[in-house]
Amino acid sequence: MAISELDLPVNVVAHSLANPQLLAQTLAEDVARALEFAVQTQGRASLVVSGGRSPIAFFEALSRLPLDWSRVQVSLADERWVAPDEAGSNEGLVRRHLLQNEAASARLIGLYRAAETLEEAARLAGEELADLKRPIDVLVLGMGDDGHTASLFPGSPLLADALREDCAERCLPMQAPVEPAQRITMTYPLLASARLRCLAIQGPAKLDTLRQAIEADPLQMPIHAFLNTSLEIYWCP
Ligand SMILES: O=C1O[C@H](COP(=O)(O)O)[C@@H](O)[C@H](O)[C@H]1O
Repeated sequence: MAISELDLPVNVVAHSLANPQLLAQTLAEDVARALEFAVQTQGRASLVVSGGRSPIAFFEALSRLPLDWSRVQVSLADERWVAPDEAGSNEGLVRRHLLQNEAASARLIGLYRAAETLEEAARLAGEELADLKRPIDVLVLGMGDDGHTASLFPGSPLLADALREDCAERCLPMQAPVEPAQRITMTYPLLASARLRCLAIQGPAKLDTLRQAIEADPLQMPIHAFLNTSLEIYWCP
């Protein structure tokens, strides 16, 4: 199956790339162009990225593109509640692969906070995000094989709150079905407020997940919520 065979909503634009390298480079160039526009017109820019296994090639391609990175804030759509130097940290991934080369001077606003409880850590992360330039200029989402995006996981106790259009919190605590299970996610209204919303996915399994998500309930497949917004999907086999 190819992405062109999916019956995507009209507000969704699909970019089909031949391989992972082309996906990473094309997405990086499109993201850098949008950040450059924000820096030129507003003096600064904000970029929110996802973690997981998929975005490394994209981070490395983006880190090599020329831009006034000192005017760019980088934050995370979600975080695993582990310290940045521990395995599985999305902040650690961004530090190692994106905040390098040309992008070394970008400012990272991470979501990890040491606290007594996950709930308190999420509250503190939300406070820190008061500094994030909003609306977010560019959001790059990933998607799990179960249809989760950011750390909006099906079955997580606060998922319905996090997906509410009028959710007042910037971040909420979430529970993932896999380790590290304790997560902090940006909530739907903050994520969806981004001027440019991108979703990067690779391979037939994720394409099939996307196909199922088109008709799904967002509580079962949270990525569905973003298919109702204007969204640029970057896919390769
Ligand atoms: O747990 C997470 O999963 C999704 C998808 O990750 P991937 O490993 O399949 O690329 C990711 O977008 C999210 O940021 C991450 O915390």
